[in-house]
Amino acid sequence: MASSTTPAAAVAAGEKEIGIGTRKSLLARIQADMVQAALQKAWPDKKYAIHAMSTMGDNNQVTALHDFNAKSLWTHELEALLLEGKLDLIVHCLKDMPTQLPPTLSIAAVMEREDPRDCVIISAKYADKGYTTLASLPAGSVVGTSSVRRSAQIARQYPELKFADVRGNVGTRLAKLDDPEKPYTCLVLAAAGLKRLDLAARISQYLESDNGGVLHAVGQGSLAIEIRADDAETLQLLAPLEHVPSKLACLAERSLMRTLEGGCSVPIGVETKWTAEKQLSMKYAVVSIDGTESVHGHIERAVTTVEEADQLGWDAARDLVERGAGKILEKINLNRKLVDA
Ligand SMILES: NCc1[nH]cc(CCC(=O)O)c1CC(=O)O
Repeated sequence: MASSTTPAAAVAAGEKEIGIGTRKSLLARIQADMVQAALQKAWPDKKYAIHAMSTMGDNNQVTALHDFNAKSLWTHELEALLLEGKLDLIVHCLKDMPTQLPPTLSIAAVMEREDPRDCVIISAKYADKGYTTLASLPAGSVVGTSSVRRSAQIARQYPELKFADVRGNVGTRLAKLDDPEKPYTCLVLAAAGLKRLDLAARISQYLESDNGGVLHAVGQGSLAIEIRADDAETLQLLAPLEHVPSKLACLAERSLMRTLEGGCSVPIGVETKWTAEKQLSMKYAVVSIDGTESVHGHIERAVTTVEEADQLGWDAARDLVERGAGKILEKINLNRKLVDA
């Protein structure tokens, strides 16, 4: 475990540092720095220390991911340290968190959401030829993604495209994209990660319901801060970091996911937007792996409370199931692989 700051003076003075846990990737470090900066702004007199550690998911790039519970892969070791009191909070991409936490842990704050969309990055070779969008790519072009949600939705719109797995953190994936030995024509990644890494210049298309027909992952673009459920002190420290519209939109998305999944992650696409003050619009879709079958829906209504956000997600799940999503999900569960890498 490496500490980025060693505020020796504070330790000498007997003042307790607030331990911020994160993963070791550059993106994870940047996100932890953002949280530390926000805390420092809210509570300038407190001392903070970031502890970055590699997780089972980072260490194991080879083993088939369906052998693990895909979500807890990224969180297990950090949560153990949190529960032991060696950390006070963990910074997560909300997208990577399971929809149900153990009763000893809780999400203390959801911060203001970065761009939730997926986006297309074209390999240097194809970018030079002027290709910018999925629609423009020649038949047989290879989209690098390990996410069933992404490949299924893209296959539905662009059946002539092919797909290849690509693993590793964002930097590793971009290096593979530009490696002439590798097959990728483009990658599809979360815009949020690229923007935080200051790599937005590489984005050539933002995918949306009306641009490429791709809905984003549940929670994508949001940072969530996890604490011990009984830690009232840290909960209070994090209150200024909470962004209520982001939290409510993400809770609605996670309620949809939780209602549908029955313990497993399922490839659901969503697109939530605040259309007017306190009006939440949510589009949602479940698509079969090969893109040939899909069920889509849309709900828009006033949401001002956590209960209303949960209810919206629950109603969206019921709508999907009533219109046949269960049959698609059953087939996916028989052929399970990583849903959102
Ligand atoms: N599965 C990895 C992961 N988890 C969160 C993000 C993006 C950042 C975010 O959603 O906040 C990414 C990378 C990606 O999907 O491109």
